Parts: sequence; structure tokens; C-alpha cells
Amino acid sequence: MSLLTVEGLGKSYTADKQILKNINFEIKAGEFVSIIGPSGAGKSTMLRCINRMVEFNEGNILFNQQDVGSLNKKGLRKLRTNIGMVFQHYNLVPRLTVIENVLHGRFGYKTTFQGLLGRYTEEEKERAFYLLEKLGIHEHAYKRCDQLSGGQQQRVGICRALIQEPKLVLCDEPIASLDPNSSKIIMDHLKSISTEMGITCLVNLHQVEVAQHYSDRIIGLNNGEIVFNGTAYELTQEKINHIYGTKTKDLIIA
Ligand SMILES: Nc1ncnc2c1ncn2[C@@H]1O[C@H](COP(=O)(O)OP(=O)(O)OP(=O)(O)O)[C@@H](O)[C@H]1O
Repeated sequence: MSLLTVEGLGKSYTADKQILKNINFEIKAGEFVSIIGPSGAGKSTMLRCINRMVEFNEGNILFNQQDVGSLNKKGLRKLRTNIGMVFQHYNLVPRLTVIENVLHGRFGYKTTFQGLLGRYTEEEKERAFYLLEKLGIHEHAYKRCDQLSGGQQQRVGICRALIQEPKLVLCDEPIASLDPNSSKIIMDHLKSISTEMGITCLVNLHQVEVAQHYSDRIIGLNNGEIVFNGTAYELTQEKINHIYGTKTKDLIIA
């Protein structure tokens, strides 16, 4: 069943340049899908239209049968509890502890007052520990986030997304700031989120081979248009060249 349907999506930030043009795709529940394409193709913009961090100008986005474009402030807040987000630069609060950052993921379920006072239930705290343990960083629970390595901080970011109990996790270049070892750890965790927890993952990536290794399906974006939508097996060198508009040997990172 389709969890996400994007129909005729268009976005421009300025009148003179269309960034996304007639984007159409569907994502099924539980799928792991990567979006690849050259710098400036519109990958981040597309991802951010889905939870309306970026407002789109044309088309429709249906999430879980719900028309995302027509949601009011309250509806949008509810939608965002169902859609977790993982960022390239983690977007943690550096001076707060790991556990506090994870619990921030529950913010969408709280009144502003409860959130500001940091009122979390025992169940929420236990869940936060469980997730930290699952991602192998529970021994750092009471450290300030800025004392952790990039890879560890990204794992905190993933825990914060997961504690929301999302149906979908959007990952915007989650390994772009990490070394190969940390990248593998993060990608393995993201993959297990989809295979073990059944959570759908939509991941922007710069590394074609990483996308091929982990994805059920890959979407290729070039200059704001989808030019490929298929499996890793179907993504031939010719198709990669088409997505990047060039010979890509230099672009492929092991
Ligand atoms: N807030 C903004 N205002 C104006 N233009 C923007 C804004 N955000 C992005 N753009 C432009 O939209 C285009 C697509 O950017 P976007 O970040 O979505 O691409 P991308 O494929 O994710 O690139 P990268 O891989 O380098 O992150 C670029 O030309 C960029 O300059």
C-alpha cells in the first residue's frame, strides 16, 4: 500500500527558476528508497516539501491518505509526529545531554508548556534508553551531545526521530559529514529501521554505490526532474550517467 504519493509536485523559490518540475512518485509502507542526483538537482527541496519544511507551489502530496498541502498548523504538527527527520549536521542541541536530545523527539506530542519544562513520562525515558541501547550509544546517555563524535551524534539524531514513532523517516544526506566506517554504521542502522521496525525510509544520498547497496528502489533527480525510478539492479552505468549528466566514475565513492 502506498504510504506516500507525490503528484505533479512543483517548487520555485524565485519567479525566475523552477527547482522541482512535475515530480511524480509513490513510496510503499516499509520501503527503503534513496534519492540521488547532482548537487543542486533539488533533492533536499523535494524531501523538505514532504513535511512542508519547504512550502511547495504545485501538485499534491498525500501521506497516509492525507492531503499534506491543505493541513493547517495543528494538522501539520500532527503530520510531523508521523514523519521523522534526520539531518546531515544532526541538528542536536549541543549543550544538552544525549537523552534530553532524544526526548526532544516527543515534543510534537506535548503541550508547549510540558515540552518547555521537559516533562517526560517514565515510559518515554525507558523508550529513549531502549533506542540508545539499540543504536549502541546508551553509555553516553548523560554526556553533552557536543562531546560525541559525528557518527555518535548522528545515532542520537536517529534515536530522536525514532522516539516520535514515525511511519516515515526522511534522511537528508545522513552520511555526508561522516567517514566511511561511521557511514556504514549509520546506513546499517537506517536499513534495520526499515527491515526490523517496518518504518519507511526516504534517504538523500551523494554516494551512488551506497544507494545501490541499501535501497529497495532508487529515484534519480536531474535539474528538478525525475529521470530514473527503479531498483539498484536496473540502475546501469548508462542510467547513472544520465542522472548526473556526465560520466560518473569519479563521482562513485566506495
Ligand atoms: N531557500 C532557498 N532559497 C532560494 N533557492 C534555494 C533555497 N534552497 C535551495 N535553493 C536552490 O534550489 C536548488 C536546489 O537545491 P537543493 O538543496 O534542493 O539541491 P540538492 O540536490 O539537495 O543539492 P545538494 O546535493 O548540493 O545538497 C539550488 O539551485 C539551490 O540554490
